[in-house]
Amino acid sequence: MKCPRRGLYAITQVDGKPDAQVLDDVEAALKTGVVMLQYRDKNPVKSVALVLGLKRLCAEHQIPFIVNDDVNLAAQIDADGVHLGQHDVSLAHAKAALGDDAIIGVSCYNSLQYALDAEQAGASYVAFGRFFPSGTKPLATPAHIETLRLAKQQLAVPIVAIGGILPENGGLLVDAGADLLAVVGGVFNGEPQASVSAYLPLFL
Ligand SMILES: Cc1ncc(COP(=O)(O)OP(=O)(O)O)c(N)n1
Ligand SMILES: Cc1ncsc1CCOP(=O)(O)O
Ligand SMILES: [Mg+2]
Repeated sequence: MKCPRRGLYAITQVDGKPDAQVLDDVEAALKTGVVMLQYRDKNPVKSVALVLGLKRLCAEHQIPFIVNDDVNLAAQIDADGVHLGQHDVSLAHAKAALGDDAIIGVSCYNSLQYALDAEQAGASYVAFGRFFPSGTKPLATPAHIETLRLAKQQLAVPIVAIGGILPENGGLLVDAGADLLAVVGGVFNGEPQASVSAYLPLFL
């Protein structure tokens, strides 16, 4: 599956929630207009039933299903791709494990050079952020909107922005060059269907 060029990239909020609630919330988000989903779960013990349920929902909505951090899990369940951060395996390793068609996203924080290197190495998308304070990841590295502007001029791959993004502040990032907005709390802290609806005008 190809990486979408534009839209809302939802990331799961799993902590302490029953699998059924995560699945219901994700289903509500997907049917409203998410273009890609990432399974992000920092608990080392993963629910395979949940992961397979999320994969099935993505297949039903014909959107890519991306696994955060864990290339082995992504390979095991035949996910569409993986998202790699600074502390995860290399892009070359992920490509070898998942194949050339896999979507591989790379965190670049506030570094244009990371993004140029990742694109050169075959990344499917690059992600910058956090742009605004994030309750999900309070210690995330801050990034500047100017980095997005420079990235837009110098990169061909889709550019993702992440971190504290709400319908009210996301427009600034889209105007600066973000193609995809990656969101956890803004979608899943409240009622996902209404929340997703509020982001959609940013991509018109
Ligand atoms: C789309 C997207 N962008 C950035 C991140 C952050 O990845 P990373 O820096 O590896 O941090 P963790 O998410 O693993 O805590 C992401 N997951 N997705
Ligand atoms: C994983 C991650 N990396 C930088 S900020 C962040 C969390 C994004 O979540 P939220 O949309 O709730 O700020
Ligand atoms: Mg990571």
